[in-house]
Amino acid sequence: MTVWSHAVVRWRCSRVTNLTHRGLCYNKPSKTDLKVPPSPANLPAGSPASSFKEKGRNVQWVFLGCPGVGKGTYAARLSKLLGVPHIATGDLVRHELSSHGPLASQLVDIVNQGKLISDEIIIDLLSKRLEAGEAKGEAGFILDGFPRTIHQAEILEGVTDIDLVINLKLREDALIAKCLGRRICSECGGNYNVACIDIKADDDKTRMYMPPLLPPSHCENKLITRSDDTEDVVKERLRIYHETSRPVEDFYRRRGKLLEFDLPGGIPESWPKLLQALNIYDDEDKKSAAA
Ligand SMILES: Nc1ncnc2c1ncn2[C@@H]1O[C@H](COP(=O)(O)OP(=O)(O)O)[C@@H](O)[C@H]1O
Repeated sequence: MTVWSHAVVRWRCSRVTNLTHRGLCYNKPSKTDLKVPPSPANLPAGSPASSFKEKGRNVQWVFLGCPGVGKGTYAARLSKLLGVPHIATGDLVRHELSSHGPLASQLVDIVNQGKLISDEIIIDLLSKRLEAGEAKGEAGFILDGFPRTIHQAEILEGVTDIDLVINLKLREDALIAKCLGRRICSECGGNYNVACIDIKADDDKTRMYMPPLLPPSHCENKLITRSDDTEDVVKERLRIYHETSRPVEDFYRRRGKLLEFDLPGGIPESWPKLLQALNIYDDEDKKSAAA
């Protein structure tokens, strides 16, 4: 069993014996447990991303943020740039639902109501995904949508080190508009957004402009909407986020690992600014800008 499944087993035992998992001792993976991949050359010393070089392993980052803020969009881009897997627990849940896995009937109503899946089930799904990745030689990760409760954050802290937690932030009216405009290609799984968000500046907020992220022509007539992207469910997910996941931000703030990032606009404006905040440069952007 890998360190993840050890953690899940121990956590299950603690649930049975009513021990808080704080009282549990976890086998923290020694650094030799983590594969030492070639580090990306474009990470200047001193950047949060370069911290892993000293630790001799790939980055282990977390993306936090409200529903629809764009965790998946930016985590996927950074995953490609840094050569680490992007692991989104929401995608693991949707895969369980679409593949009619053993848990699907138990999960479908929870997801459609915008509620959180139990810590135990989500840790199980994540543990299986990480074990599968380890078997394929994956090293490092960018977690998207996990942890989402203090329990989850403590379990994660008990089994491995998290180098950096990026907390994406966006004003709530823009979040709701983004969720309602979100579309997914039913064939390739591509994420798009048909909303054109243009919120004029008011006394304490600058103008927020996010153009639509439209699909290529071959996806146009295959777009679907997530069942949990209706206005009522989005508002419930936001309520749950503030109630249950906001404390996770404080959990990492207290540990000096939280990087808060307010999205200034759409991807073209936000991506370079996020890289700047991470002190990373993207060769591809330089080449495309120079072209
Ligand atoms: N870490 C988690 N803990 C509990 N439930 C989760 C977790 N991650 C995802 N889920 C479930 O999957 C659904 C979709 O997650 P996600 O795609 O991350 O949505 P969001 O856009 O709200 O962040 C959530 O509403 C929740 O039901």
